[in-house]
Amino acid sequence: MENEYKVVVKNLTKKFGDLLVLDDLSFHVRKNEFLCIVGPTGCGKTTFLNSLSRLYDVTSGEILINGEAVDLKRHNIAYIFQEYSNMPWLTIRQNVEFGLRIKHMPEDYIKEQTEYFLDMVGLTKFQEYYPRQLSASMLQRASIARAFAVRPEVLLMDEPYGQLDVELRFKLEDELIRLWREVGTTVIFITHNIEEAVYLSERILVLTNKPTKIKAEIPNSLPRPRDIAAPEFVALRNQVTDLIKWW
Ligand SMILES: Nc1ncnc2c1ncn2[C@@H]1O[C@H](COP(=O)(O)OP(=O)(O)OP(=O)(O)O)[C@@H](O)[C@H]1O
Repeated sequence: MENEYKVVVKNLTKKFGDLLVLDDLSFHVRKNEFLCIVGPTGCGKTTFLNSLSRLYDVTSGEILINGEAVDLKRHNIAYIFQEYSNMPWLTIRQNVEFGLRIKHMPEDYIKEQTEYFLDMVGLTKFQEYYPRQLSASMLQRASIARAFAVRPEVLLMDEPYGQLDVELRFKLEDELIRLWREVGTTVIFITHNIEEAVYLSERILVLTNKPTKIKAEIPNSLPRPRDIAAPEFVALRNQVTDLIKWW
């Protein structure tokens, strides 16, 4: 039954002029699932997220949420980009409050949610700072607090940790998993980093080069917390790497 799925992608095709980027993709994402999408540079990962969030019109096919065409007024979708998506003229607290204010939530609720998520990402002490005063990892934490504060039903993440060094990345990934489990949201996470996909996901979708199709769907039931040195982890990482080999 389609309604058991949070997101259903049916025969999705996207062209830019004559350039065929997404070629008849069909897949689904279960409610509260953490799906990672990996694929070669330029295969259309960002184009897919932009289609899902309605930034782009699709050429043909459909993207459904709860069995209905995506509608940003009805569906609660949050998006975290690679570039820090904080507004520089607002303080960190005001950035976290932003989505709740747009949704006209009551003041008490805004305050309570903002305090909760600032605390969850360890930014309570920095809430009156402006984005330019914080480090890259703190800014990405603020973006995550802002996204989760609206308790999104679908969270789209486009290489959010691509610019961070390994140690910070692991910390933020652990934080993300904690929030994902706590809030209960469906996450679609795009990355070039296969280790990151194996560390985070419950399933990995591997895409081909353009025109892009799905090369493989790999379930990932490794126990959490995951150990990147465990033989099962390394075996899965190697399996995905062999499927891609885009270098
Ligand atoms: N607005 C646009 N107009 C024309 N072509 C576009 C547009 N957006 C993307 N493309 C093209 O579509 C293809 C897919 O781009 P996209 O950015 O979605 O790939 P990606 O998989 O996210 O890339 P990367 O791995 O580098 O982040 C590329 O060839 C790109 O040049």
